[in-house]
Amino acid sequence: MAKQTDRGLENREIILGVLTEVLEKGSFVHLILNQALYKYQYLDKADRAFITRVTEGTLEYMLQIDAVIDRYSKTKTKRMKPLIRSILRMSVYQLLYMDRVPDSAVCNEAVKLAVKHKFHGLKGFVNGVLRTISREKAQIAFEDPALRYSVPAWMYEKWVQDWGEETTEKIAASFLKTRPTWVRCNLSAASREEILISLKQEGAKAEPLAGSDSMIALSGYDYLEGLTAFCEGWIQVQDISSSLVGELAAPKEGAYILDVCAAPGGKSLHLADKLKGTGLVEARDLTEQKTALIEDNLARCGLTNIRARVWDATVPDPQWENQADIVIADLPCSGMGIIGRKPDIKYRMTEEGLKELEELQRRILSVVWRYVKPGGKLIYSTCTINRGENEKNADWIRRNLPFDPVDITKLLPDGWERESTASLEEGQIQILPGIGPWEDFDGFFISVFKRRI
Ligand SMILES: C[S@@+](CC[C@H](N)C(=O)[O-])C[C@H]1O[C@@H](n2cnc3c(N)ncnc32)[C@H](O)[C@@H]1O
Repeated sequence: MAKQTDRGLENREIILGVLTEVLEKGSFVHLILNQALYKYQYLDKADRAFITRVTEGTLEYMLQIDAVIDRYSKTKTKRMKPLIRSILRMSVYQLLYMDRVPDSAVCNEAVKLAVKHKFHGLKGFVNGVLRTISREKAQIAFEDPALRYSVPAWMYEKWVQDWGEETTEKIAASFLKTRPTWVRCNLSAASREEILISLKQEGAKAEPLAGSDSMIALSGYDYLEGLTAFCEGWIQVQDISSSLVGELAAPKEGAYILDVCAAPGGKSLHLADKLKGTGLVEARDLTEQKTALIEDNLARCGLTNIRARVWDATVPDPQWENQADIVIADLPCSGMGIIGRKPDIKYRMTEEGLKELEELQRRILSVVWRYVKPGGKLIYSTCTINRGENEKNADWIRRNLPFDPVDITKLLPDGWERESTASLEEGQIQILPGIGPWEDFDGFFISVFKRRI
């Protein structure tokens, strides 16, 4: 019994450490959480799942959680000591959203954490706020949809302007749902059937996606590095939406492909796999640190027709002019389509940031189009649902560069064409999470162009 209680505190200490890094020091949650899970490999699967859920859940619901704390605490969250604020946030998440942890245990562990970090004087405060919320929680409701789905007000308003109220509510709700991890099979390394067998033998739940030859929904595993299929490079984590770039690029064997913003390499690896050892993919990114992520994936997957290179995409490279059969411009973006996986995006992005990204994308596009050879393809994509980036910049390409849109209607799985808000004949698809066939997918935008001869 004593041992269990100790572990409860240890788990919460790890969560507190991750939240402090993310919320007070600006680190990315997926990186810090992965590092922590790697470091604490010796913990039980259940403990690790608890750490993941509470960390992610606290970030997913943080705006709502803060509103609840502010309702019941005299000291508002903005004025609290950062550590106490994090303890309260992660504890309120457990009180409101995790039935399996008794409220009294949540309150006790929070008090112990505060004491452990030498905040003896705030023991009563932490206990009082949490016990009040535990008592009052059945009464708590949110009229304001932005708060109900824990989205910053300006962002929610922007989505309403872009997509209308009903669709926005579906998008916002879908970001709070648990989704499987989608992985793409490297078919040059193993068949999907072999990979499914390996995953299931190691206890993971693996469901092939109907209508695709390479995608699998993966869940119920402890950590990726513990799976043979991952270590051997047979699978690559990639959302279905993102894998659609490779499908729409449809490279012919022997093609020369330049991916100008490639890290960590999801699309480049997919394209190299499709080339079946022929041709070449050059996968570029801005810094050594970023290309190192691509190199890691290359080493694991063992593909030989791909190389990584540091290059700033805003700087012209005369050597590649008119050389590429396909240029992939999967550009830095506001990331508002992947909030379901990276909830901290909600707190980082600003309205000014959106404008800067729209402009950066145009700056990159105005350089990289020259690498496409006449008759070749330019694919501009983002993992966002912001019309100001996506459709506006695709229209900018059409009006300013020597490219024509490629009709992608026939290239999509059945049913997808009904849901796209962008025009498929104009070479564009906007995937909205939570809508129609895209229930479990990331939000994504892809536009396909062909260079005039
Ligand atoms: C959306 S991510 C790319 C994801 C990648 N295509 C994949 O599928 O794994 C955008 C990338 O652009 C890179 N980036 C940002 N500014 C850049 C620049 N000026 N030149 C090259 N890469 C840049 C970022 O480092 C980031 O890795």
